[in-house]
Amino acid sequence: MVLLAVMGVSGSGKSTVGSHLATKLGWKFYDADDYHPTENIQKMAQGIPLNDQDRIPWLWKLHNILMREELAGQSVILACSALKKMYRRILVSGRDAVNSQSDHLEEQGDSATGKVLFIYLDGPMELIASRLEKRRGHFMARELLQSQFETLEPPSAPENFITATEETHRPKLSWFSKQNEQSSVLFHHL
Ligand SMILES: Nc1ncnc2c1ncn2[C@@H]1O[C@H](COP(=O)(O)OP(=O)(O)O)[C@@H](O)[C@H]1O
Ligand SMILES: O=C(O)[C@H](O)[C@@H](O)[C@H](O)[C@H](O)COP(=O)(O)O
Repeated sequence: MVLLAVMGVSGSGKSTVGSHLATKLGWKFYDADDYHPTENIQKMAQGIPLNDQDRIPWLWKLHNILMREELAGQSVILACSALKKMYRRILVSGRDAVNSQSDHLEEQGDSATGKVLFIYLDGPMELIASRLEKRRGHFMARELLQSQFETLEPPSAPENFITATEETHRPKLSWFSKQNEQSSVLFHHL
């Protein structure tokens, strides 16, 4: 059973890569965009970046979904921006991530952080902007890309993550947090 979160800025390819992987692996797929309250969607559509207050309840909801699937023994892929380290902590640990001292969870080591494997879709702003230019019928205002990059805290050790770097249109996996069976399977499909 694997809990996987495909993360990155708007337009980095989370929905595309996440749903592709889920189909290939036969796992359940969730798109975090579908769980934003209307107020968040309206803000983003107006070109107003979300703040922590907007995102935290949304991340709690997503954490609950991941935990429900974990209990059911179901492998899942979640496409979710998860831009800040704190947001990723919430996905992994729910309310504990907000309530406890920020360093406390890290001291707990892998038991908490290892629950969810993040695939970070990294790519240059120009490439992502050019894709958003072409994307139609999506609520996200394109001018928010700048603030998405400003908010982004790329994952770093001891977080449990893989980076897929897009220098070209072909994703390249550049770093494995854990060289194990799961990452080999993912590498094969990306
Ligand atoms: N690897 C890729 N190569 C080319 N285009 C891509 C790639 N990944 C995504 N796209 C296109 O870029 C746009 C944004 O992708 P999307 O999956 O919606 O990103 P996100 O979910 O991160 O916002 C879509 O129009 C999608 O078709
Ligand atoms: O945290 C956020 O600011 C949002 O979640 C944002 O990062 C996300 O990307 C939007 O939901 C837009 O949807 P797309 O990612 O599909 O553009």
